Amino acid sequence: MAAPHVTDDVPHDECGVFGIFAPGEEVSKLVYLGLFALQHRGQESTGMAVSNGYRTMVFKDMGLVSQVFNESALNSLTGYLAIGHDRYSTTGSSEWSNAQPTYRELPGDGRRKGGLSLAHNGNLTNTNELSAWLEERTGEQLLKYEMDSTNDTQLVTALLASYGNDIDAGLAEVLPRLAGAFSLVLMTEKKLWAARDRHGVRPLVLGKFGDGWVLASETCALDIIGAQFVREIAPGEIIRVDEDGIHSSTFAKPEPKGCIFEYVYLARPDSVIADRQVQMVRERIGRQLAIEHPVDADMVMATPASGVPGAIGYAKQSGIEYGTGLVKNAYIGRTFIQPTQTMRQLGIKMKLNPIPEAIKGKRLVIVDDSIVRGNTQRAIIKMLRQAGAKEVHVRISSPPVTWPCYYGIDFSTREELIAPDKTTEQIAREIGADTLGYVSLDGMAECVDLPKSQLCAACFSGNYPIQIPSHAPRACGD
Ligand SMILES: O=P(O)(O)OC[C@H]1O[C@H](OP(=O)(O)OP(=O)(O)O)[C@H](O)[C@@H]1O
Ligand SMILES: NC(=O)CC[C@H](N)C(=O)O
Ligand code: SF4
Ligand SMILES: [Mg+2]
Repeated sequence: MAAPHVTDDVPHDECGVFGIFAPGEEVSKLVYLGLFALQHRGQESTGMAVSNGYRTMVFKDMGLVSQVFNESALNSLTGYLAIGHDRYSTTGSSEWSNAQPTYRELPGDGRRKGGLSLAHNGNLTNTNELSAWLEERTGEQLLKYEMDSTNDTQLVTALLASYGNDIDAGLAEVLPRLAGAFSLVLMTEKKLWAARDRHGVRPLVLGKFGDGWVLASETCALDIIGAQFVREIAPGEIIRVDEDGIHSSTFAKPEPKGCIFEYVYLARPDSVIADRQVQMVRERIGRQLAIEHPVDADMVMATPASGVPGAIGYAKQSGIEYGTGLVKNAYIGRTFIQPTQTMRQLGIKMKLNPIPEAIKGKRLVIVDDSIVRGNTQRAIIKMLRQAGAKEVHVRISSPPVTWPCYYGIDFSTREELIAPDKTTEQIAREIGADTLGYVSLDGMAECVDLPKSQLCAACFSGNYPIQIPSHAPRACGD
C-alpha cells in the first residue's frame, strides 16, 4: 500500500533521481514525468517527496511509476519543491521499507518540525564504518548489524539528520566520509540540494525550468519536461537551491572515474553524458566490434532494446544488411535489473519473440551490449535456432564481465557471472553460439573517447578505482 507521510507543522524550513525547485508551479506531475523518463534506471519501487514550503509529503510504493502514481495521488501531492526516485536495489532488499525517497524528521525549533527527504543513485562501500559512526554520534543502530544488510541510503539520511536543521554542515562533514558512489538529491521544506561523489561514478545533471531549477540522473528527464540542460554536477560538488538562488560548493577534490557501463547499457541512448551522446557512443562501439570480430553472414540483428545501436554500428561497418529478427513486447521493461534470477529469466520469455520468416536459413550476427549472467543470450540463441537460423554469431559491445560491481549495479558476486575463468570458446558453447566475439576494453574505451584514467571499468578489468567493501574479492595481483 502506498504510504503518504505528512509532516504537518508550519514553517520550517542507479536508480534514477530527480529534483525540482520551481516556485509558483505545482511540480508533482513534472516529477512523475521525470521519473517516467528515468524508469530504465530502476523498476522495483518509486516515490517522491513534495513540499509546499511548510510541510513535506512522501509517497512511495513498490512497482513502476505508472503503477504507483495516479491522477488523484499526484493532485494531492501539492507543492513547488520535490525530489523523486526510481529504485534498482543494490544494498538492502527490494521492499517497501527500502524504497526512496527516505525521510527523517529533523529536530526543528519548538513546534516547527521539519523533515529531510533524500534520494540516492549509487552504492556505498563503507556501510560498516558508517553504521559505527552513526552509533557513535547518536547511539542509534539503524538495522540489526550484519554485513551488507544495512541500506546505504538510510544510513546517509540518518547521518545527515543527526546534524539537525544545519544540512549544509551535515553535508560538509558526512559527504567526505562516504566511500563508493553517490549521486544524491535531498530536500527540506524550503531547500533543495544535490551532491555527486568525487569520482562522478553515476551521472547527475542540472537544468533550468523557467525561473526554477531541475536536477536529474540523465538529460532525457530534462527533455521530457522541457527544461534546458545547464551543466553536469561536478564530481565532489554540492549544489543548494533556495529562494536566494543557486549556490555551489566543493566537498572533495574531483578525481573522475565515470562508470563506462552507463555508456554501454545503463543510460538511455538519447541522454548525453560528459558531452557524449550515448546512442553515438554505442554505434561507434558496434563499428569497432565489426573491425575486431568480422564474420561472413547474411544479416546483422540486434538484441532489443539496448543492443540496437551497437547492431546498427556493426552493420554499417561490415556492410552486412541490418534486419529485425526479434520483436520486443513494448509493454515490458528491462530484465537484467529485475531483483531475482527467476524474474529475469521469465522476463526474457515475455519480452522477446523471433520472426521466423526473417531469420530462417540465414547466417545471423546477433549483437548485444553485454553478457552478464548469460540469461539473455542463452534464451535468444535457443529461440533463433528453433526458428530456423542456420548459424548464430554473437557479437558483444563490451568485454566479458568478470568482476562484481560495488558502485550501483547489482552483480555483487563472481559466481553469478557467466564469464569468469572461462575462455570465449567455452562461453560460446555454454550459450549455444557458433562463434562469439567481445569488443576489447581498449576498443570500447576509445569509442567513449575519454581518458581511461577517468573511467571505471572494474567489472571488466578487476581494477577497482574506488574503495570496495572489506569482504569483497579482489582481482589477482591486487
Ligand atoms: O547476460 P544477462 O545477464 O542476460 O544480462 C545482459 C542483458 O541484460 C540487458 O538487457 P535488459 O533486458 O535488461 O534491457 P534492455 O531491454 O535495455 O536491453 C543487456 O542489454 C543484455 O541484453
Ligand atoms: N541502484 C542504485 O542506485 C541503488 C541505490 C541504493 N544503493 C539502494 O540500494 O537503494
Ligand atoms: S564496476 Fe562496472 S558497472 Fe560498476 S561502476 Fe565500474 S564500470 Fe560501472
Ligand atoms: Mg538487453
